[in-house]
Amino acid sequence: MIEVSGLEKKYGKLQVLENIDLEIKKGEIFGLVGLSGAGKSTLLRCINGLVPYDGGSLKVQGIEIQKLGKAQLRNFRKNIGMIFQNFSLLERCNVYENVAFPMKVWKKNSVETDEQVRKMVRLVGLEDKIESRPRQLSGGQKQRVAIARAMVTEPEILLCDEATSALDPKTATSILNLLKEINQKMGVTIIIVTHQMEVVEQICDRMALLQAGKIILKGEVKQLFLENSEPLRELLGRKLTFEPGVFIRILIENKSNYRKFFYELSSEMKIAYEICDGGIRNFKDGSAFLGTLKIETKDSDEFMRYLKKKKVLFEVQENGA
Ligand SMILES: Nc1ncnc2c1ncn2[C@@H]1O[C@H](COP(=O)(O)OP(=O)(O)OP(=O)(O)O)[C@@H](O)[C@H]1O
Repeated sequence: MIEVSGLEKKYGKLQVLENIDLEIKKGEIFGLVGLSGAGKSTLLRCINGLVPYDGGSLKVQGIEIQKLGKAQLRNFRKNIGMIFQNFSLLERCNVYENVAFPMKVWKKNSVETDEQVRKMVRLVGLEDKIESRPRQLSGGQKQRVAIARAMVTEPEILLCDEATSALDPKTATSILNLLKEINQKMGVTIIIVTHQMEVVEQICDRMALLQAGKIILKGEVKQLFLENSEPLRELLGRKLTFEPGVFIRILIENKSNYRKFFYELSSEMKIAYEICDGGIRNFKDGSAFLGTLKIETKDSDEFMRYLKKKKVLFEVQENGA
């Protein structure tokens, strides 16, 4: 659906994006993660044609964005919805009018507009607020209005720029669940820009980690959490501990299985192990136990054979938890 190769972007002398290669598949939720200034928003703006790029290729549904003329670009944007951290609602308009706004811009007739607006307001659970103005709404409700507005023309792509960063954790989770629901019900491809790994963990299928304009890590979210490589650890603020022993990171899908695993491990294996970190994590497709076990070096081969037998996903950490 979106193919990026060798993408370059400069602001004056500042190289903001460097040799970006990325493929985002239809219907997936993709996370673009990185610290402030990494180039995430710039990449998002290149994708919807708001910012021109200096080199490489960026194709959306096979169309090279840079080659589009003004009118074509306008038409192309019809197919892309966007939501922001600050909601960007029209303060003088009520919920209905805010959601109806894109339908007016695209000159849809009033019957279709009314039908679509009510459908979207229902989907985001704000029927009882349809006449309210933004100042009468909570942050979470405002973001729901913004989502309804972005989706009212039923675009195939939804771009979310730090959409949950201004919300408390509980409200943020409810917005992420709504995005997940919309992704499943409407099949929309979602790209989420965030500096929060917990957002990616809860909702994304795959992710790319940007640092100073370069992609330094990309792949399937669960696999990357399992590998726990240095760039990810750095972003999560985790430090290595240098101790003797082998550190093995394991991922056991489905909450109920992990108790069984530890029960059997204790009864079937006569080896000492230490759980350095671990807990239940909620990934997009369900919960899983993710943690790091420390094993004595002499037992590690036997332990890995055991993990393979039990079909537990694992990765050996270089040294540390
Ligand atoms: N219009 C612009 N003109 C000049 N420099 C810009 C412009 N927009 C962004 N930049 C610079 O490009 C770099 C990347 O910015 P960008 O907003 O893409 O990063 P980001 O990862 O989205 O960061 P944040 O999370 O803080 O928004 C920054 O150094 C920023 O100052």
